[in-house]
Amino acid sequence: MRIGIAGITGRVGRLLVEEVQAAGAVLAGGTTRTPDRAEGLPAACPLFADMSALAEVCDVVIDFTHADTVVANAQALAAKKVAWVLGTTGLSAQQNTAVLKAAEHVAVVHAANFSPGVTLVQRLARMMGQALPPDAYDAEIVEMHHRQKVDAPSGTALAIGRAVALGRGVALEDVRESGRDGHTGPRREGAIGFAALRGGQIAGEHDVLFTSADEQITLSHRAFDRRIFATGAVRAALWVKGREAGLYSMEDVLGLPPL
Ligand SMILES: NC(=O)C1=CN([C@@H]2O[C@H](COP(=O)(O)OP(=O)(O)OC[C@H]3O[C@@H](n4cnc5c(N)ncnc54)[C@H](OP(=O)(O)O)[C@@H]3O)[C@@H](O)[C@H]2O)C=CC1
Ligand SMILES: O=C(O)C1=N[C@H](C(=O)O)C[C@H](O)C1
Repeated sequence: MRIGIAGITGRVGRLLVEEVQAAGAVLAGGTTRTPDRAEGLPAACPLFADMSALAEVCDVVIDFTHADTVVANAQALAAKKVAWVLGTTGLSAQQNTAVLKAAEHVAVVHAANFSPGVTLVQRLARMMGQALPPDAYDAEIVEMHHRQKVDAPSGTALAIGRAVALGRGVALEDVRESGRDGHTGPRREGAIGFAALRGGQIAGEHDVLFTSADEQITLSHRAFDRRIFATGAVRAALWVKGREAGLYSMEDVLGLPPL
């Protein structure tokens, strides 16, 4: 099984190199715009400037890069019929549409967070959204990440928010309150709030709080090391090889029954 890594010089990309090799798969190559940053990568690993060239030598590409690459990567992988494990966050509506279009041609596993723990938190958040009435329980999501992170709120926070919204039978876009500052007025009933903190080298922390007049229930997830994302993504790559075209989630990879 030949796995390629888009964003191979990145924080997650470099861990993916180790995890692909630990899984006994072939490290087929990686993409980089800056080959001079490739120090420390295996000398035998081919480096390519773009996804089309990488796709030629792969069965599956694992992609942890930047939202700006998503449209071109989607088109390249669909054209070459190569499966895609996509971890990049901060996607616009147009970039999400490109992912869906690619999934008409190839198998795509798309997750804002490849850790098994967050996959379960999303499920629990959905169940809590369903069980706790929005006029009584205020849902707020707090996340903290390292100082280099470029998108906010995190993809995971938004995925958890979407799960709560799904449980409540509403669209997140209709109830989202992000980045409160200044004279915001009171909290809207049924709002799902987001707060994003940045600092140090925190790999990823997410809390979902449901607060009523009488009690508070909190779901917490802490990633102690970002390797958890790399091991999850490699697990997804091994799982997705040979699958039919379609959009898959980490729930599918873990084999969780539908809710
Ligand atoms: N789903 C999940 O479980 C997780 C998702 N993520 C997400 O994965 C993505 C990458 O995270 P991380 O590894 O920390 O980021 P890094 O910035 O460390 O790595 C991203 C790599 O992508 C490459 N790249 C290609 N195109 C661009 C571009 N237009 N702008 C910036 N970089 C580009 C860069 O390599 P070069 O310069 O060599 O081309 C860079 O090294 C983020 O969106 C992050 O939120 C992160 C952790 C877990
Ligand atoms: O950029 C990161 O580091 C992370 N990004 C993902 C996100 O935006 O949710 C997942 C994880 O929290 C780490």
